[in-house]
Amino acid sequence: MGIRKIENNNRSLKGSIKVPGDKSISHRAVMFGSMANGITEVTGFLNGEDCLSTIKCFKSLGVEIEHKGESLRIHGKGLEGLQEPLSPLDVGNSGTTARLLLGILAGRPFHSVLVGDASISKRPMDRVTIPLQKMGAKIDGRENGSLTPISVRGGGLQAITYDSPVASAQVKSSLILAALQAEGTTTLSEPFLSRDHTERMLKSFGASVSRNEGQVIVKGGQKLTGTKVSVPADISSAAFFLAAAAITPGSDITLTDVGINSTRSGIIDVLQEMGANLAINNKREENGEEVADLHITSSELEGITIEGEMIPRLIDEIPVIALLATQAEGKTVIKDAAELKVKETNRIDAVVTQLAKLGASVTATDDGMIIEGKTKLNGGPVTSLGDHRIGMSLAVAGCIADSPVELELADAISVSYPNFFEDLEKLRT
Ligand SMILES: O=C(O)C1=C[C@@H](OP(=O)(O)O)[C@@H](O)[C@H](O)C1
Ligand SMILES: C=C(OP(=O)(O)O)C(=O)O
Repeated sequence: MGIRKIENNNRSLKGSIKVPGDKSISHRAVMFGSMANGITEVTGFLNGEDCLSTIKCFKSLGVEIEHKGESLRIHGKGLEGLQEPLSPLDVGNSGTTARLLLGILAGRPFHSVLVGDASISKRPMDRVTIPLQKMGAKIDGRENGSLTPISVRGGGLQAITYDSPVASAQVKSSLILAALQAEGTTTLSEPFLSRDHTERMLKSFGASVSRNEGQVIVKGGQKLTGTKVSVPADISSAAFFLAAAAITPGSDITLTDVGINSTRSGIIDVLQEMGANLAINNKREENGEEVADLHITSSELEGITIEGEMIPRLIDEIPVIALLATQAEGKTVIKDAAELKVKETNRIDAVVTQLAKLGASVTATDDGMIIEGKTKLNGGPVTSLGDHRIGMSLAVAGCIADSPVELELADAISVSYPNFFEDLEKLRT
């Protein structure tokens, strides 16, 4: 794909689509199905590069996984069925794979090595390796076990009480997966509630994780049993089209079957607070996750402040929210989002440098950014910097820019949304 040109041509977005399956839920379905006893059937699986990395890792651990289109059949043989891998486990670009897998490997009585791409090799793993070491896992890696490649010799874990300094579902999930294999009861807490797909999905695999005033409590020694998982459409992918429709005149679209779990739905709240005409229709529950159809039309937007407990509810949507803010009247302030610095790229720098090239007024702060609107955007060369969410945000900018946006490193988008450009074309009339 390389460079991709996105032209405005006064096209609006119209019609209805279902975006691909949720990335967080797809990863977990493969992992829990591989840890479980019996067959797990997954439908609506996301065929993004990140989730394919997860499948590859579990195949290397000896799990039989049949994969046809968006369906998986996982032949779980329980935790004891996981085998020592013969070569390093490659997580590619996926932080979720790396951190959750470390939690699983910490409990397994064998040696394994985890590697990833250039972006992964810069992302902090000590947020999980430190508490996993406290539980008794033998872990080493670059910089005292904080960077990949990381080696693990697991087993013999003891429960801990751990207060995570970051609101991170990857940290919480990694420790829950280790705690299931530990002796005793583990208690976890985090500064704000992060996405809770792990807690919800474990229930359908027959494990109980309880919550008490913000603490997650996990009893060791629980076994998982294979089940059926239907993956909702990914709200983080839907966000790009919600934003595109909101800022492109004459737009009117529906995105169906979107997962709207309240720990993920910050983008809906933010769009509504900014003044977008966004309706949530046909709300229902499927597989322990809330799902709905989202209808949005082009809207007059106003700047707002986004901070605190809202941040983990929309952390991956901040790049596209920054773009939305360039089209809103007044100032948008994003605070408490220093976590953006340790994603696939430093997303504060990435957003500021790339949107500035298009004529936006965006200033970086220590823990977020300030965007002044409303600005006309121009086209020209920009780059995803190898980060899928930066790439898709810039592609959406191309829908409203005065001249074509030429997006370099556009292929990074396949990490979470391989058919993004096809779906964007389908919606643009
Ligand atoms: O648990 C998950 O599936 C994810 C958690 C978030 O990361 P953190 O846990 O680092 O906040 C998010 O940014 C990532 O895209 C997926
Ligand atoms: C941060 C992301 O993913 P991960 O941490 O799994 O690489 C993302 O998808 O935006």
